[in-house]
Order: sequence, then structure tokens, then C-alpha cells
Amino acid sequence: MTPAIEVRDLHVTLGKAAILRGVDLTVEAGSWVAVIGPNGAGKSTLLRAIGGLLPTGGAVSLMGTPLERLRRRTRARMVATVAQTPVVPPGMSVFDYVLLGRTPFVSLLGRESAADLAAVTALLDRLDLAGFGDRELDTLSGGERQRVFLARALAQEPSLLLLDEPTSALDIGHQQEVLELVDTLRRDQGLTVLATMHDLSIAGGYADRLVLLADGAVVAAGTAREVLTEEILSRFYKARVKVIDGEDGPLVVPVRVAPR
Ligand SMILES: Nc1ncnc2c1ncn2[C@@H]1O[C@H](COP(=O)(O)OP(=O)(O)OP(=O)(O)O)[C@@H](O)[C@H]1O
Repeated sequence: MTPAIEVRDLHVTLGKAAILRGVDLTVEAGSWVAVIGPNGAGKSTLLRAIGGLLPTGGAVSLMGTPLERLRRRTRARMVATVAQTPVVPPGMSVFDYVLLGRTPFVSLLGRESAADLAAVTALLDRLDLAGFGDRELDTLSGGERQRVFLARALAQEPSLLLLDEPTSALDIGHQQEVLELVDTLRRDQGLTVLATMHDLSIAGGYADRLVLLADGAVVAAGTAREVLTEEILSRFYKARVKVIDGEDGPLVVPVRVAPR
């Protein structure tokens, strides 16, 4: 089967610095891959490069088509990206912002249909945002806003979802709600998910495969059990951790360096 994302020998240089240095990555259609790694490793850069937002060396294909051959509108229907801090149009309501996600479905001179409006209402409901539609985006809490960003991405009905730290501002309940929703869409509709994630236990619990980036290169890749080992994590994160066998995979627990 054609992979949803295929990245070969990807290089990105920003300013004078080589940020990604020969990254290879394959994401099978309908799977969930988590990109993990320490701060500054190049995780967001990798997502932006795959989303076509950066000039790159090497090759990126989405659903078998090289990125540069995909028309803008086709790409907009195929891929939805949630950046770490999306630009928010000032004064825009939550409903209108999520409705922007329907843009690829609206004809050039057309207006959004009743089905578009219903899709937005349903998503606000599913993300625990009913009643927020009229609020201005910049009056929302960080976690509420993060759920609105995801709602906009899902409104696009993409086949490929690129998420940069999708739950960093969410409490533990909303984290679970959002990740379960994404996983349900993956299972029921074949959505492919590529997400950068800092919480390693959660990454291991949801992703089929983990890819560990360090200093712009892939240094480990595989299942959670293969990648989330004390040896690998202490080496690349310079962290002292304990890895415990959990119900849904390994649980990574930080251990104090200095004894109490
Ligand atoms: N425009 C730029 N010019 C120079 N360096 C940049 C530029 N943008 C990003 N970088 C650097 O590229 C490196 C990778 O950044 P990136 O945001 O991809 O890291 P990350 O792995 O997502 O980190 P974090 O976990 O902190 O979000 C960082 O060292 C960052 O400072």
C-alpha cells in the first residue's frame, strides 16, 4: 500500500543552521506516528516541511504524490496542520474561525452550505466547546483555544493530520478527550496522524510507532517498547527516568537526580 507520508533524505537549513540533516520517515496510511525528541531537535521543522511550509532538500511525498506536484487546493483538502501557536485573526469568533476549515469545500464564489455550518456545530460539541461559538478567540483560555485549533483542522476533513504538540495546554481530562477523538477518526475514517508529542507515556499509548529526533536526525524509531527505554531516553534527553510496564505500553516517569 502507498504510504500516506514518505520522506527521503530531508534537509532543512534555516538561517545558516542545518536543522534537519537527512531525515527518512515513512507513515503508513491510517496509522499514528509520534515524533518525539528534546527541545530544538527539529520536530516542528519536520512537520512544517511535510506541510509544504518550508524550502527543503530531499523528497516528500503525500499519498504517493511529490509535495511540489500537489496543487494548493488538493493539498488543502488532504492535509490539515495544527501548529504550536497558530496565527489568530484578531476579533474573529470561534465559530467563524472553525468555519475557515471548510474553505477547501466552498466553491470560489460560493458561500458555505448548511452542511458546513452543521459540521462546525458538531465539532464544537465534540470538543466540549458548545456555547463558545460567539466568543472572540483571543478571550479564550489556552486550553480552550487549543481545542478550537484542532476543531478547525478537523473541519477540513483531512486524510492526513499534522499536529504539533496538540495537547500541551490541556488538562488531563481534555487531553484524553482530544486524543481519543483523533484516534476514533483514525480507526473509523482511516485518518493518518503525525504528531509531535512531549509526553512520552501518552505518545506510547496512542502512536503505533515513535520516531525519536535528536539534533536534526532520526536516532531511534519503532514501537513504544523499542524506543522508550531508560538507556535511549537518558542518552538523548539527558534525563533520569524510570520506565514502567503500563496497561497501554511503557510509562516514563522522571526520577529526581538529587536524592531527597
Ligand atoms: N528561522 C530560524 N533560524 C534559525 N534557526 C531556527 C529558525 N527556526 C528554528 N530554528 C532552530 O531550529 C531548531 C529546531 O527547531 P524546532 O522548532 O523544529 O524544534 P522542536 O524539536 O520542535 O523543539 P521544541 O521541543 O522546543 O518545540 C531550534 O534550535 C531552533 O532554534
